[in-house]
Amino acid sequence: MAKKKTKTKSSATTKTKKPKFKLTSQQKLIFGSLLMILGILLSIAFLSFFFTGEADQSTLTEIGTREVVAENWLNKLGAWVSDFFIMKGFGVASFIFAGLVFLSGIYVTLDINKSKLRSHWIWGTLVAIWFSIFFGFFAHKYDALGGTIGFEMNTFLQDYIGIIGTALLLFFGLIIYAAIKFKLTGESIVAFFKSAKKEMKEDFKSDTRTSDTYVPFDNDLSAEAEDIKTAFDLKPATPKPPTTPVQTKAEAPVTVPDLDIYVPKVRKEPAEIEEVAMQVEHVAEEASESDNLSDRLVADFGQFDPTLELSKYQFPPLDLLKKYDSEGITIDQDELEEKKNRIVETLNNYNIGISSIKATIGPTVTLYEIVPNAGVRISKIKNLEDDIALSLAALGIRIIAPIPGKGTIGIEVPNKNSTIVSMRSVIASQKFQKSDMELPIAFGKTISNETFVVDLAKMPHLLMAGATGQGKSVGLNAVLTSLLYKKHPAEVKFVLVDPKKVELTLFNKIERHYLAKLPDSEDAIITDNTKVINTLNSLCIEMDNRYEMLKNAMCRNIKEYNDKFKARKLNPEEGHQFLPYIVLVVDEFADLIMTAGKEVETPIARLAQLARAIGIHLIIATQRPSVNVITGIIKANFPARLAFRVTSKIDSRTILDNSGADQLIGRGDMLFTQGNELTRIQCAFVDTPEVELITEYIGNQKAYPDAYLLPEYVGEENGTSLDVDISDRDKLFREAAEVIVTAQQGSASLLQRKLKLGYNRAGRLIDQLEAAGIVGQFEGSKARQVLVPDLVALDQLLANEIP
Ligand SMILES: Nc1ncnc2c1ncn2[C@@H]1O[C@H](COP(=O)(O)OP(=O)(O)OP(=O)(O)O)[C@@H](O)[C@H]1O
Repeated sequence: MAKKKTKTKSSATTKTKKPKFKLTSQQKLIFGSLLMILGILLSIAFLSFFFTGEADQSTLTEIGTREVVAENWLNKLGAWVSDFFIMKGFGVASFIFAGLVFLSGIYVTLDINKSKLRSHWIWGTLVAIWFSIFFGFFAHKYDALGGTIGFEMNTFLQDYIGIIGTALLLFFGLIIYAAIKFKLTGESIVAFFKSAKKEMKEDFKSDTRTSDTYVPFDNDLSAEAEDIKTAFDLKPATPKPPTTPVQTKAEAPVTVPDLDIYVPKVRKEPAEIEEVAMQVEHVAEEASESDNLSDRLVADFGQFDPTLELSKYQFPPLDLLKKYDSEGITIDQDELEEKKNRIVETLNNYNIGISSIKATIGPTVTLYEIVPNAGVRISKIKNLEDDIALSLAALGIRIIAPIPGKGTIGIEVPNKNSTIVSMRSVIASQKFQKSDMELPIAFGKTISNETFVVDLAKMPHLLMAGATGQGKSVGLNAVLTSLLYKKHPAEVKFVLVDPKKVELTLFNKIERHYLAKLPDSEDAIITDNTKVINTLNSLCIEMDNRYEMLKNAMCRNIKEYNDKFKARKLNPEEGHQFLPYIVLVVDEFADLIMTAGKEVETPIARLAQLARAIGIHLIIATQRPSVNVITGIIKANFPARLAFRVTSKIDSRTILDNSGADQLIGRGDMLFTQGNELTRIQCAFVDTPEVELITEYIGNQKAYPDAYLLPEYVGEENGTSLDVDISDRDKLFREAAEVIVTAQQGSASLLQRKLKLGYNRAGRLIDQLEAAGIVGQFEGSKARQVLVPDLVALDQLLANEIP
């Protein structure tokens, strides 16, 4: 069954990609010239037919015999083909087909728009049929003119509509052709005749006029006939008219009628311009000019496909996710009625009348929407939260007063029997499957039982908080599972930080598919807090690099950049590459802040502020949403927050800027906000065995040679300032040296633990110990070698040092 599903899934994914049959430029040249030659050969054979056709009649039946020689210029094959096309086919009109084949060759060679070629073929065939029917009239004299088709069709038509009908039908065909091909209209025909008539008239006039009397006036006035006319109209006594008779006295009376002839000539002009405007047509040709390198590359190789390296990768099938018995909402009418009565009663006790009440049943809670009587203060109801909880004997009552955009007051009451929202149901939902989001996440179901899908790329970072055991880890798994079901390994990479060491280990199996890591680290999942700093700083470098790439490509965000890269507009030789999204997941952020403090806060804040455009998104989870963990700067950059149940109202305010998370009922019940209103969601449940199956399924498939490598970050641990002055040594230098020598292990984290130091100070101490020759050089992920065997030797070494 599982296999079956896999197949359907894969076929679904392949279906979306259209199979492309594309010729390379060389193949186009070869195929195109073949067609051109074929066109020429056909023309030669057809032409030859008119001279040799009769003589070749006898050879047609013996085409298979080698000895027989035909007279056609292309011998037997030419004789046969031309007989087939001309005698048995369309007659003289067969030349059109030879021309079309030749034209097709040109189109293929030069890669010109194929739709035009199609139209040439359609029109060419119609014209050939028209001509063969037309020549069919003369079949009794020259049967080769119209061919068998022309003759048969002509006689067929004549049998039904007679010779006149057939001729008119052909004429009608001619009109259709002219109307469509040459955009002929009734007006244009009339205009044509009018202008022809006009010209004839004018020619006639100019011929009758004596040229020497007319020319001087024409020269004077033709430049601006209109101006002159108005000048005459407005000022008949202007000095001009008297001057004309002075110049040419005899001709003066002729001028007035002449002007009248000119005016309509000027008016005629727009009608002529209209006719010309009909012919604007060949603009499409310009496309070949913009035929730049990227277009040609796309035409030859198609768009760049980032998934090509793992083209056989199969997305995990739905069957790997479990179905639960307690899925699906059951309506307990008695429970609903009872709770409604209690709410109405309690409110009545406080003199709050209700005009209507409505219930919406969700997976874990039911929302009762009430409309209070006029004049009731909303704050009064809000204050009754605890009283209603008491009367319903239920935990986790939440009052939303008023429900934004609805004009009602909501009271959320937990159901007696909550239903599990399975990961399977949300992943299978159309909303998720059909979403075209960049990084879709199916969190679970809302109170109205709708699947809740959001785009991580739009959030752009997510802060998660919740007391222990309330469903944080399940929530994180739901996020990662959603992405695994929707994104190809080439499109997204995870950086996982898991100080608890057990929550995210399952994802180790997909290291070479989906994880990113530092070049020198062995494990992709970071469990050591000290390494987090390097990773975060490395991500900052990656961010800066990506910004540089975006700048060079003149793109504003990763989507534009990747689209441009796919369209082959960016040259990989100039350092451009397809950029996958990077999702950084940090579990137990509080623990990280405790051990590394400012050192992690700064890169996290930088990433949170700047990384959205270049596709690095942060998901940070913490048990303790106190203000020293979720500082102002972090809060400001995480508009999307997700709260599972927390223990106090203060915690709820810290995470959501609102109370409510303390009223949740746990087990995946959560509140989500993206900066505006809160949405109550039941988180989808994905159990560890399910995650294991998914990661195993992916892990067993062909992978990249290594995890996605982040840029190298040379941290302070690598000790660059070795010439540390003895007088500048840390106060704890000697103690540190003793710790290292006793443990025979040169690591900064050991010093951190034993001497309760911050990471920076421990790193500096290690540098000083290296300078003093107590520990060896930095060796990547391995601890440094200790060069002093015991405390006695250490004493000696330090005593011999020159102050
Ligand atoms: N969405 C859910 N639906 C049903 N049950 C859930 C859901 N989420 C969590 N649970 C239940 O709550 C238990 C604890 O969840 P989870 O391990 O995610 O808590 P947590 O907040 O990560 O705790 P910790 O911080 O201690 O790791 C789960 O084992 C499961 O039984």
